[in-house]
Amino acid sequence: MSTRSPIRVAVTGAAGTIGYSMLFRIASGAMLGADVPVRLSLLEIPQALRAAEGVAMELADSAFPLLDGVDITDDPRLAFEGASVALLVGARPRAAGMERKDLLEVNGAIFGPQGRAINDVAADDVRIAVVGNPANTNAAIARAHAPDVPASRFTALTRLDHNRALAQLAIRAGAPVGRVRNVTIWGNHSATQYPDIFHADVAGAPGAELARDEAWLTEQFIPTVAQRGSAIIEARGTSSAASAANATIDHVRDWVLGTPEGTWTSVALPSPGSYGVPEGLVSSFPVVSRGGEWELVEGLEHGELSRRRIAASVAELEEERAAVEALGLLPG
Ligand SMILES: NC(=O)c1ccc[n+]([C@@H]2O[C@H](COP(=O)([O-])OP(=O)(O)OC[C@H]3O[C@@H](n4cnc5c(N)ncnc54)[C@H](O)[C@@H]3O)[C@@H](O)[C@H]2O)c1
Ligand SMILES: O=C(O)C[C@H](O)C(=O)O
Repeated sequence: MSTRSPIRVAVTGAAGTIGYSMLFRIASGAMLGADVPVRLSLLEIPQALRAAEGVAMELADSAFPLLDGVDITDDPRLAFEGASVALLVGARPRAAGMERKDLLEVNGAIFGPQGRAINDVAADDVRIAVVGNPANTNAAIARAHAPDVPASRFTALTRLDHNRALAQLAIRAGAPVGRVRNVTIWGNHSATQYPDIFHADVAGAPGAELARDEAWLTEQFIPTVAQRGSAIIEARGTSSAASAANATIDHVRDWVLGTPEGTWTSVALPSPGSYGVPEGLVSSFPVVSRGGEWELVEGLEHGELSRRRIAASVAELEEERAAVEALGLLPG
């Protein structure tokens, strides 16, 4: 049995599909480490509290040695009290034919009050990962309501896109996915995202070499990665869940425990102004994690195609920011 104090992990939308795929792995130690006890705090809307109780019963029945306990509430201020990790999943998923930004108004309203509650009651070391769509802009909304929390603690998930890009490159190279590294997702978690292979290592070959086949790059690889969420909705009838839960666990694990040497990953975070992305816009970048902090990989050079695609996704993020301002979702 571990003698460490439990880490409090808050999960919103805990009775939803992603929540169900995620909680058992968090409780098993897959996210924070095999010797780190966790206390789970489940936030749900009142109508879903009974379902959350059912999930808590199953968590108990799993007899996880690292699980210190489970609390359930519909009050964000109770849910985030003392939380060191806050996974903001609870939001409506899109249906077929919708873009993620069609969810801005309905979901955006969730993230201001949650940001405020995190600001007021979470632990000093709180790390936030926003999964609910449109994830980048929801993270920006939450962050804007949490002036006392360092901006760098607010992130949005682009790890799922990153993992999708690794998988597609492995298929292309006929190599195991473990031999592909250093792709980057730039911009928004949306159809405009730019999965960049120019600096990747694909089973020992430079990604730039694969990119010479521009027809494959622009007509197959990029759209396959960027449209994968829609392809899954079309095939499953509902949006990705287990792979999203898995990516969230990868995101937090790397943030807390560090990225493997020589490898970077992709995270959407408030831009410090790097790579021409306006300061504060929550945009995806290449990052490594050291000592529990994300550090941007600086100095990557971009050709014309990359510059154009990053600019297009950043322009979409600016439009989303203008839309949430117009909806009154940012503090005055
Ligand atoms: N960023 C990504 O890579 C990624 C990947 C997959 C899905 N998503 C998004 O994640 C979100 C959740 O997806 P899902 O499949 O779990 O949906 P779901 O409908 O199965 O579950 C959502 C849950 O959130 C709860 N909820 C709604 N409003 C809430 C609030 N204010 N506070 C707490 N809980 C609330 C609902 O009651 C429900 O149980 C969606 O917005 C989806 O689009 C993002
Ligand atoms: O595509 C969606 O709406 C769900 C999620 O963002 C995904 O990328 O699978």
